[in-house]
Amino acid sequence: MSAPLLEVTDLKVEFKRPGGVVHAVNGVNFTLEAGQSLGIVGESGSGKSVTMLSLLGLIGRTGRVVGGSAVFNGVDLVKMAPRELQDVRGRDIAVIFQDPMTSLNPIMKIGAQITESMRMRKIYSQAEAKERAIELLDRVGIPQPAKRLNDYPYQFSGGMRQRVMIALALALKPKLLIADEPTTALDVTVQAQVLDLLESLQDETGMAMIIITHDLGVATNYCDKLAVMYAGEIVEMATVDRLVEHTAHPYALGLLNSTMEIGHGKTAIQPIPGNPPSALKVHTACPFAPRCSFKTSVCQERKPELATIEPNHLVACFHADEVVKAAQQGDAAAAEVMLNVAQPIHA
Ligand SMILES: Nc1ncnc2c1ncn2[C@@H]1O[C@H](COP(=O)(O)OP(=O)(O)OP(=O)(O)O)[C@@H](O)[C@H]1O
Repeated sequence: MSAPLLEVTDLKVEFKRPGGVVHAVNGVNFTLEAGQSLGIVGESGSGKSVTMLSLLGLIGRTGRVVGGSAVFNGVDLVKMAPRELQDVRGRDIAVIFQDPMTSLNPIMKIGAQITESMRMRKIYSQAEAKERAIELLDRVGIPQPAKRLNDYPYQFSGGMRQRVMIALALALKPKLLIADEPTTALDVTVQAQVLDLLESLQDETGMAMIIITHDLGVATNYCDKLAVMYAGEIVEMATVDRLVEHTAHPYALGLLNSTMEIGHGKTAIQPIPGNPPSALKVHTACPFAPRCSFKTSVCQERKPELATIEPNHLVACFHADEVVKAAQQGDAAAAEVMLNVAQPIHA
């Protein structure tokens, strides 16, 4: 079997803050194959963005990767010098953010922004770069692309700006596209259009994709594989179908049940009680235990490791079997409720 495109092993990231050390990422492991799409989901502060940004050297001066590796295409990104990493960024790995203005220069015409990245790397002549910029804008659904090359970012609507950012990200044909909450700021219809676009671009180019999102619905619709993060760790990881049908971590189950369309055994949204722990805390027990209805004494004594329960299905929970059963019973109960609701009422 060939090596994965990206293999992240025991990645740990910290930030120094006046109040102490923020343990943002606490030993994350995952692999991504070429052409695969991985959804990273979890509540705010669970470490989704920092995991990805740390791979690209984008965590600022107070952040530090304190352990682990991230081998991309055979090279460890964590060990790379900032200059080399800058080269990988954009060429092999592209990132798009929630707010296109973090990537787009507000005072530069978008044509110049797209062609600049291509010309800086001397892949294309000026004429070829312009041709490709038009082609890219056309592909991402910008009407009259040749004309719009001369416009500034503010002259586009939010959804259109996001499309421009996607064109910019794709300019150098990356092997991996990281999309950090790519559609959170957009209204629902535009969200679906942008996500559909990303999906078809992925099919066409064969690039791998990581979608960071707090929206499990987005991740299940657009990804092959899901990683659920809690308190800086992956607590469950599997293919989308497997994770939805055999949910084995209580937090993942809670996330599913708080999502109207896909939750197990419910007829209304069930929010997860409580709040995530402070990132200043070092966990020696299960970090989810205070919010967990499956917890027993072992959960408060030791921290469960992320372990394989089936090929390609990993879970960090002492009670994974019970969770799977409870989720499936929930499905059965919900199906019964739905059946009863559907019965004709006889006079
Ligand atoms: N520059 C920083 N300085 C200090 N702490 C930080 C910094 N950036 C992130 N953190 C902390 O690291 C932890 C993980 O943050 P991260 O942004 O990865 O979470 P997230 O899951 O992506 O959440 P969100 O969806 O809100 O972006 C949080 O506790 C956050 O406060």
